[in-house]
This record gives sequence, C-alpha cells and structure tokens, in this order.
Amino acid sequence: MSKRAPSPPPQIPGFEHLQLVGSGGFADVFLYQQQRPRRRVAVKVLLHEWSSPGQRAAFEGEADVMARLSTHPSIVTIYEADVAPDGRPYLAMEYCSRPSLGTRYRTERLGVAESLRVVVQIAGAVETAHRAGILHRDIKPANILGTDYGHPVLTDFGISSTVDDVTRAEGLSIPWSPPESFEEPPRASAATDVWALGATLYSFLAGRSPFEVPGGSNSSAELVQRICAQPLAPTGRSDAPPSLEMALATAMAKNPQARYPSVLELARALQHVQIELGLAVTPIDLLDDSGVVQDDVVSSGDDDQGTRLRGVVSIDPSGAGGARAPRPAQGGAPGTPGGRSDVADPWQAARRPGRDVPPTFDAPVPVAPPAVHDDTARVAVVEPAPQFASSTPVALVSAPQGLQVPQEDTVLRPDTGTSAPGTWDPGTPGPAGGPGRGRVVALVGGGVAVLAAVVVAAALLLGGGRGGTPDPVVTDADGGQVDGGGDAHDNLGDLVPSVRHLEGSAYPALGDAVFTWDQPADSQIGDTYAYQVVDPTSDDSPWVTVAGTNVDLPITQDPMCLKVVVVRDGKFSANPTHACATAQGD
Ligand SMILES: Nc1ncnc2c1ncn2[C@@H]1O[C@H](COP(=O)(O)OP(=O)(O)OP(=O)(O)O)[C@@H](O)[C@H]1O
Repeated sequence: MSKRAPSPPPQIPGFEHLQLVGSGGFADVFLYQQQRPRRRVAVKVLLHEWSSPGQRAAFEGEADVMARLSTHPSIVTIYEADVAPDGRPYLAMEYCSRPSLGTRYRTERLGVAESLRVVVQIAGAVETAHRAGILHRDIKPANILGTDYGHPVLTDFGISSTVDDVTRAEGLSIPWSPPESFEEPPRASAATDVWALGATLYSFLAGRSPFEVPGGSNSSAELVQRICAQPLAPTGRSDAPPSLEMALATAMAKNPQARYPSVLELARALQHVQIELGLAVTPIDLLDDSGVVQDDVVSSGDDDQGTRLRGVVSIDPSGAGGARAPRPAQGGAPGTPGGRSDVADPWQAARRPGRDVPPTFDAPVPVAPPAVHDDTARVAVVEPAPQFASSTPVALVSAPQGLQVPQEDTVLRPDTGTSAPGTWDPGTPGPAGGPGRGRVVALVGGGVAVLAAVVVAAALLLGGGRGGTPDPVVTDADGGQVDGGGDAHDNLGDLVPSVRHLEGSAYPALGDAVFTWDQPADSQIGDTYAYQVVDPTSDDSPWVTVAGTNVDLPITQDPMCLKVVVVRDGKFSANPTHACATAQGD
C-alpha cells in the first residue's frame, strides 16, 4: 500500500465528494456523489505530478480506449473523463463496493470453483483487450474489483500509461510480473498478461503470490530472483487437481514461448479443469466471431502516438479470429514473443488441439466434484451465473505469523534511462531506449539466462481444455430444440460441434425420463457425449459421459432438463445442447 498521504479531493462540478476510497502509486480514488444522474461514482484522480498538458492529452486518449473496453462485462465501466478545476485529470467510473480480490485472497480461503470462475471471466476481458491491441500489463488481484452485484471487473488498464513520460510511467507489480519484465530492456507481449493472470489465479488458490515465501524474506530483489530462476511450486491445495497445477505451470512458464499462446488458451484450459471437477463452465465473454472488438483502436504503426504509453501497445488484432494460433507480433526478433514461430515452437506444437493429453473424458462414469469443495460462493444461478463475491460467510483465515508480504503496489522502475514516448510493439523490446531496470535488473543478473530451461516440461504434459462458450442451444416451451443443435459457430476458433435433435420424454408414472439425440453432422470415430442434469439450484451438477446417444434417467427435477455436449479429443461442444423432457401420458 502506498505510504504517502492522499491528495486533497478536487472540486468537480456536478459531483459531491464523499470520502477517500484508496490511494495508489499514481492516483487517489475518491467516492463522489454524481448529481445527474444521481449515483455514487468512484473518481480516480491523477496526482499533480502526473498532470502536465501532454499527460492530460494522453489521459484522454487512454480514457477513450478504456471507455470502449469497459462495455465488456468484466471490465470496470467508465462514465467520464475530464480535468478537474485544479488541473488534475480524473476518471469517473463505476463504484465497486465489494472488496477487491487483492483484499479477499489475503483474508479468505477462496474456493477452487470461485477462483476458476473469476479468472475465466477476467480472461475474457483481457483477451478482448488484446484483440483491441491493448496489453494490460498490471493484472493482479488488487486490480480485480467487485461490483455491487458481485461480478469481478478488471480495472487499471494502464492508467499509468496515460503519462507521457515512458520512463516514469513504466510500472510493474513485481509479484505478478514475468521474468521478461525484468530484462534489460524489458519485453512485453500477450505472454506477459498470460503470466500475470496465471499468477493471479495462483494467488487466489495459495493465499499468497507465487514466489512469496510464507514467513520468509520477500523483498523485491528476492522476489525478482525467484521469479527468474526458481521453479514454480505447486499451490499446495489438496483440492486443486493436477490439471490445474499444470495450467498454472504453463501460464507461468519462464520462457514466454512456453506459455499458453493467448489468454484465451489459458481460459480454455481452466474451463477444462471446471469440466473435470464437475463445475459449471464459465463462459469466456468475447465480442464477435472476428475477434475484432474495435476497428479503430491502436493498430500497428502507431509509433507516432506519443501520448499512448506503455499500457496501449500494438498487437495484431487480425490474429484474433484464429484465436488458438499464437499471435504473430510485428517485428519481433527471433526468440522474442513477437518473433516466435508457430512451427519452430515445440511447446506450442505440444499444445495444439488434438495433441492434448490426457483427455478429460475417458469413461462413462460420473465426474465427481472435488473431494474438498470449499467454494462457499454458491448462489442460486441461472445458466450460467458467474458470481464472484461470496453471498455467504466464508472462513476467515489470518495471515501466517511473521509473514512478510511483498510490495504489491505497482512500482515505478528505478532508473533514469532516456526514452521516447510512444507505443511499443510487444514483439520488440521495450520502449525506445527503454527505461533502465536499474537495481532491479542488476539483481536479476544472469538469472534470466536460465529461463528457457525451467518449467517447460509442463507444456508437454498439458491437457489444457479447448472448450468453447457453453451457451445453451435454446429450446421451445415443449422442450423441442429451436436452434436445431447444428454445428456450433462461436467466437472461439475451431469448435467441437453440438449434438442434434436432443429430445426428452418424461414418464412420471415410471419415474424416469428418456433423452435421445443424434450425432453431430460431422461425427468422428471416438466421439463420446457428456450430459448434465440441469439443476436450477446448483451450478455444479456433475457431467456424466456416455458412449451412446440416449440416456434413461430417474426423474429428479420437474421438468427434467438436460444439457448434452460432444466430447472429442478432450474438447467439448462450444454450445451445449439443452432440452427439457416432455411429460408423457402414461
Ligand atoms: N472503481 C472503483 N471502485 C471502488 N474502489 C476502487 C475503484 N477503483 C479503484 N479503487 C480502489 O482505490 C484504491 C486505489 O486504486 P488505484 O487503482 O489508484 O491504486 P492501486 O491499484 O491500489 O495501486 P497501483 O495502481 O499503484 O498498483 C484501491 O484500493 C482500489 O481497490
């Protein structure tokens, strides 16, 4: 936490100051009452020292990007951006009344189910940003806020990048930063966010950041050294399956090329874990089939946009449609994320669909929930119901005695290297002349050299999921399928198609219901199916795999409704087919 005193709240016409919410490295956040419309808003005010005319111009550009992204359900909503009468730029945004994940993961034992759900939701936000050409670069628990409705929302999209001095704007939060952030010059790409999101999930599960030693010394220098040179330890959660530990190890591979090639791929792997655990599969919210969120956001060649700094970088949105493929960045040198080759990277090859092992479904048996299922964030759900904050009490656990919590704030890089303002291509080293890493880098020393050798075996063992968004196929009132359950097409790349013609007949007198369905149009040898009885009071009914195309079930609900997916090579239909059984007379 910042040790400085908060700045005075500015007088803002149309807003009435209520109280301080918190202080960060670059800004203070205040709660204001907006007059028209009347609502509470969080106002983030840049400190005076960051408020030069150029910085204000940068701020406006950044606010525009933020506002566009903020239509995403997992990105904080921006209401307006302006300059207060005292000269400080401010952003008025949705006030998130729930505690941030940064607070929660230190004080609660977050369940596996909730942790997965939150991270998959946030992954949709990050992937959306990537497709718009924006890297977040400061993903961490504290930057995931909780809305009034308990939804997790990502914030802090490069607020520090609104400053037109790259050297000063350059920031990072060490516990969640990947090794390449500490190189000289630093490198940033989508892989940076993949690591940070993985590190965030790890933090939720472990109750500490990944390279923090409980009770030990956790200085920034020691953290950097461990991040760069030490293998990632398992979370230690008995309820985290090996596939989840493997997903974390892959997301946080030292070598950026050994990580998931996109945040979307990480999210899919986590969906796969959800399936394995019998949990509801959290949708990945993306905008459209093309993957292009905005057509006029930063694109390659924006080097002259000097006011857009580190948070707004050009990546190739055109790669988004084929989201499984690694995103080629422009001009990246061989061996850098931008220069990585789809062919030359054995780790990416190992992750390709069809080569993932092991498949999740291999026998027609119920997939049991985890033995220790401590997710208390159960709420009545409508399909699907991503919730983030617990509506029921959770066990509070105190921080271990003697724990030295590392510096979690976004910190400026401690150097005075010259630099030119502007965007930078994530496929190339950092901003021109790059801000030096000073002491941080010096501490890293040769540690980075060992990166490629560490942890990469994880990729070979990866069984990451490749499932899609489980929007159910709509059924009519009689339980008949409206959509027809044909081949699915969504925004997640190539997909396993859906079953067709799912129909159910309930026989109350006999106490059972029979569901039948047809194979997908392009059925393949080895296809199996999984079904889930829809329970309106729970989101974690088990998925059960079957080889055939019908199932006879005892009636446990009225009506009896079923979701069915095709299971192919460990992947599953992007769109589960959904139908309710029609009651028969006899
Ligand atoms: N929209 C919001 N609603 C409620 N609280 C918010 C909102 N935005 C930020 N905050 C809170 O205000 C405080 C300051 O946020 P800010 O983003 O400036 O800094 P930070 O993320 O804590 O630090 P840094 O960005 O320097 O790492 C944090 O406690 C954060 O949770």
